[in-house]
Amino acid sequence: MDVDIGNALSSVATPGVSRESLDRLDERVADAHDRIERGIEDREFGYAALALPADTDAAAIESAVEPVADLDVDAVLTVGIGGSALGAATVSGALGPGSAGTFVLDNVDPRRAARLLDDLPLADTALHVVSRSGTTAETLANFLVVRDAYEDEDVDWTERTVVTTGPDGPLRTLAEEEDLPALDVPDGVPGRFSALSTVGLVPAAIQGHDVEGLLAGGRAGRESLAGSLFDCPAYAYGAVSYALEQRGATQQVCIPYSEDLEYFAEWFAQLWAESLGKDGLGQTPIRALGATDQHSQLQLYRAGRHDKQVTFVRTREGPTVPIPETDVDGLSYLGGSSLGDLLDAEFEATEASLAAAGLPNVRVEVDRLDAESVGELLYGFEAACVLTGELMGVETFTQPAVEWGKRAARGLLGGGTFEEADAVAEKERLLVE
Ligand SMILES: O=P(O)(O)OC[C@H]1O[C@H](O)[C@H](O)[C@@H](O)[C@@H]1O
Repeated sequence: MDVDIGNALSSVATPGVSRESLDRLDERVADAHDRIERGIEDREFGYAALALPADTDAAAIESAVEPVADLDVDAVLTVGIGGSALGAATVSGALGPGSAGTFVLDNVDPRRAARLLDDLPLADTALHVVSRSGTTAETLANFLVVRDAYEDEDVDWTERTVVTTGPDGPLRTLAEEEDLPALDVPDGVPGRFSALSTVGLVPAAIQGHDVEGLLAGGRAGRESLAGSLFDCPAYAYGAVSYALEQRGATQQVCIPYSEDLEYFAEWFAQLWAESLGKDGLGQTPIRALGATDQHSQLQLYRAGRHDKQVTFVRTREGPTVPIPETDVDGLSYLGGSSLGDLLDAEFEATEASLAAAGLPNVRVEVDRLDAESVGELLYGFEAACVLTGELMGVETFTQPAVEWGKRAARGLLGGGTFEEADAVAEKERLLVE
């Protein structure tokens, strides 16, 4: 993974970072790097995520899912939410369907759930249910609904299901009762940092993707961590994002130029928001997609407030679809070129247009979307996030604000007494009808 921070320099952009500021910041990066290395070494809570490429056992995942993979299913449905769904969706989305299509049920929108269950060939669908806590209402409710749908079609769901969860909780109990293959979520790793573990890799294993390659990419990311932002792409990204946030870039637009990375932008949004949105600080992540969103959002990014950093994520190589020759007036320039060439040109033009308008932007590139590059990309952004959290001085690995809402919802549903639920009744109203 390479990171080009040239368009974030103050010689180009406002807000921007001067070379002198970066040199000063680099001393703090060195200290943060030492802290991160200690955390990784001791497998401290959160930091343990950056040890996953070495700690995750690809063979154990592959052998646990073997009975399900042997069924030669057409689809893999992941039931989970947040960090328990987005890593798997990102990995499988980036690598393509492999031997089976990827589906995710993370919301509890009844219309979507009903439509999905109507459309899926359940007899040929594997199910991966993931919840670290084993208690998340959305996940457990969706699981019960999906299980029921299998039973309605007389399909033995127990043969097709793999569970990934913590050491105890209702999901673990259920897996034991039904004798399902059950994998452990890794210790000390928050969900949003767990893509390179059982949590993110089970669907990929069922689909026949190169799980070991994904971890090898992660290990390459681990090896690239160094005590200077000028020697480490992940830290360059994290440090520049920190510096830009300090200077007013309070929004972070993640715009991959690849449909296969659409889930990556969602995964990034959770990583950035839950990890860094603390103490009145943090960049608000915005998900976009190139080239599509050039034709909807770019106006604002280029000509709106200078409160944004734009992050381009792209591959240097990709498949190419030739554009047929035509002699239609005004279109002939497209003929003989390819959709890939067009996408590249759109990307370069957009990057240049933002720089010309002085809007800070950063380019993150990998060679291609294969297992190694995807593993490296995920690892690189996680390391960047941890570094940014260190520089900001926030508690990167907790999410108390999310837990507040979860308790309020459980209280409302009669799942216990939680004082947070009272806030719902106390809502201020100023109704206009
Ligand atoms: O894995 P689970 O315990 O079901 O949690 C799923 C998700 O729940 C919450 O919303 C947390 O904020 C997320 O970080 C977590 O990934």
